[in-house]
Amino acid sequence: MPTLTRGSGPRVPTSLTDPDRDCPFCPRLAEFRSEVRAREPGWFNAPVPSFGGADASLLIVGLAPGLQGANRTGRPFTGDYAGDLLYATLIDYGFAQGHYQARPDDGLQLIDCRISNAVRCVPPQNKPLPLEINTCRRFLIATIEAMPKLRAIVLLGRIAHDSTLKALGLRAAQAPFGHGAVHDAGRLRLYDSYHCSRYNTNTGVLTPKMFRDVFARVRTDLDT
Ligand SMILES: O=c1cc[nH]c(=O)[nH]1
Repeated sequence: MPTLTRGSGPRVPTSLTDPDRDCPFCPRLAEFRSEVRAREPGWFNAPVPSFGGADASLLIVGLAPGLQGANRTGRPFTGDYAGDLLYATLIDYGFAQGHYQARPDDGLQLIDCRISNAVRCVPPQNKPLPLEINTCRRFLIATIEAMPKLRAIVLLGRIAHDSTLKALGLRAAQAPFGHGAVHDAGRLRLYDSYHCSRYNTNTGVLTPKMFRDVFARVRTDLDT
C-alpha cells in the first residue's frame, strides 16, 4: 500500500476511523448540523460512520451524506437517491444481500464490502468546501489503514477520487480521474466512476449500465 499521509489540522488518534457525534473540526458543518438538529430532532444528524466490516476487500468512497438521506438515516447512501442505484448494483454483483428499503434497519448486509464518504457530515447544498474535504481526510486515512484485506476502492466522483489519492499519498497526475479508469497503487486497485447522483443519472451522464460495468470489473478482479 502507498504511504498514507495525514492532513493538517487538529490531531486525532490514528485509530479513530469515525468522527465523534459532535465533531468540531469543521465549524460550518457543525453549525449546519446544529441547525438541522433543532429543526429535525428525530434525524440522525451526526457524522455518518462507514457501513460494512473493516475486513472487507472492497471500499466504496462517496462524497458526503445527503441532507434527507444518510444524514437522516445514519447509514451511507441510505434514503439518498444515489443509494437506489448503488445498493441495487451491489446486490446484483454479490457485494450485498437482502432487500434495500432505504432504512438502516432493513437488514441489508454488505458482503466483503464497506461504504464510506470523503466528508462525513452533511454539507449545505451538498457541497463541502476544500478545507472541509482536507480536514475530514484523516478519517478516510484511518478507515483505509484499518482495512487489512483491502484490495479495491471504488471512487464515486471526482471529490472522492481526489481525496482518496491524497490519502494514499498519490499525485493527481499519477491517476487522472475518468469514468471507468482503473489505477494501480501498490496492493490496491482504484476504480473511478461518475457519482451515482440524481443529477448524473437523470441527465444520462451516468447510466445504470456504465455504473454496473465498474462493479462487474471489480467483481472479476476480486474473484481472480
Ligand atoms: O456521496 C454520497 C451521496 C449520498 N449519500 C452518501 O452517503 N454519500
